[in-house]
Amino acid sequence: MPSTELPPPMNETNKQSEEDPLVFDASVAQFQSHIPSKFVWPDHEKPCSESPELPAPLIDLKGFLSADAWEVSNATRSVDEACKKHGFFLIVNHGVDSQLVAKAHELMDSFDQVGGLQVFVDDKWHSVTPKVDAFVINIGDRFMALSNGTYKSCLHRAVVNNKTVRKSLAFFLCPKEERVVMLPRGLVDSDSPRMYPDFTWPTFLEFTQKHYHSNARTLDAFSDWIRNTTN
Ligand SMILES: O=C(O)CCC(=O)C(=O)O
Ligand SMILES: [Fe+2]
Repeated sequence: MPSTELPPPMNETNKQSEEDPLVFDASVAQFQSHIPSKFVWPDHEKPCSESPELPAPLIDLKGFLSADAWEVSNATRSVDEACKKHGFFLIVNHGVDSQLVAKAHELMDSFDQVGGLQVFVDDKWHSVTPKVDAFVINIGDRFMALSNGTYKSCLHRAVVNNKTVRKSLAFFLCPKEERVVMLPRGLVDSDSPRMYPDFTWPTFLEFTQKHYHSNARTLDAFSDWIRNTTN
């Protein structure tokens, strides 16, 4: 379960009704001249210039990829620690072909290292500053469910302004749609009861796109929703 307090509710949008489903439809939204209020952060949640830096470790995967036992255990421990705290870390020497990365940069019109990524940890927003050649990795809600809540999936957002263009490349690693996320049996015992039901990606997507405005307790709310809809 996320250890954080909830960020303040976003307007009244956390309580979506069937009559007013929270749907973001890009084909409609792109023609609107104003951003619908339900997508605007309330004033008290608006980004401030002074967000502390998130202590996300920079992990060098060179040794890990060389399969050196000591390096592997070092990198594994760093990833494990970061995932237990907030689920964010940066990796360098990740093995992705540097020419491929250069090509991706080239294909974005003007690609600079963009800041603006913020993560809600310990009741406040933190910044994650990009580093040259590093990928920022974060685990998501499915991984949090898969680890029975041991690894944290933290609420995050990209902060933009009306002066500078912000572009970023994001990649999502997902199992096949029909695959059910099932908790490994070894992770549940009398001290650590099961926290989330098994589920598939389309079900989670339906919840986050149509029924709920993501916040720090999305996974808990989703679990309640599944239990209520299946009972
Ligand atoms: O643009 C970024 O920095 C992060 C994007 C992201 O977290 C996402 O697309 O889920
Ligand atoms: Fe994300």
